[in-house]
Amino acid sequence: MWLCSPSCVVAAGEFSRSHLRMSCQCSCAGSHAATAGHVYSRGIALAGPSGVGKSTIIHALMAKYPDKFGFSLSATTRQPRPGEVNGRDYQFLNRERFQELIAQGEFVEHADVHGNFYGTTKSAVDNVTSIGKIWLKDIDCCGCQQLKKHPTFHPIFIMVVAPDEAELERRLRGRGTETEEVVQRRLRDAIEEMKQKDSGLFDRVVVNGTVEQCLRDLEAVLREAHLLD
Ligand SMILES: Nc1ncnc2c1ncn2[C@@H]1O[C@H](COP(=O)(O)OP(=O)(O)OP(=O)(O)O)[C@@H](O)[C@H]1O
Repeated sequence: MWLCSPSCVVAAGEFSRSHLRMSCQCSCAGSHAATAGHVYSRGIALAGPSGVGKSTIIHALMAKYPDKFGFSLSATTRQPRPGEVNGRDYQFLNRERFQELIAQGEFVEHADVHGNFYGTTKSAVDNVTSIGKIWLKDIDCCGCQQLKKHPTFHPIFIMVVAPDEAELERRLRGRGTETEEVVQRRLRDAIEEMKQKDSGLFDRVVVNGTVEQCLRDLEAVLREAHLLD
């Protein structure tokens, strides 16, 4: 069982020094490693098991603050699903191009998930920060671990969890986009991912009970991290 407290926001440790630096708008010259003059520290990495509602929460946050946050598109080698659009849902790349970009050091994090590559490129983050917005993206635990070690990217790491396992299963099935085999695999993976909840990887854990409550809790976390007024 991995039930969370219904109190919705579970402190997962103090904000790291990098988040304290967030509020300085990078006036702390030198404490961020310089990469072509870019400042990447104002970002939000949202993790959590498949089906927990990461995309739903991201959409809700971006709809409420369209000028504040920008989604950093992931790149992937998996085939587009019906209705998915290149450049809107993902940057769809073939394996050769993806591997080329890995070799060029373009990915800040990437992983091979069940035979498909997924990752975040520097330019996907640039596209958001260059227009003055805070970058935001959903990411798996492995990606968070890589990002955490990155010299210039210092997002706040937030894990989204479901109120309980049965609800997660309901959401995964309710979405109707996965086969039974995939649902079973994602549920097994969810148990593993939940072990990361208290590992120190995450700055905060929020429970997605209702979208409204989760959004309120997320807003509180972002205010505390000076990412929201
Ligand atoms: N608070 C909620 N209450 C009820 N249903 C929800 C809630 N949040 C999301 N859902 C539903 O759960 C399903 C999964 O949500 P979503 O696609 O946002 O999950 P996800 O974490 O982004 O999944 P993945 O990692 O697989 O992309 C969707 O059908 C969505 O409408």
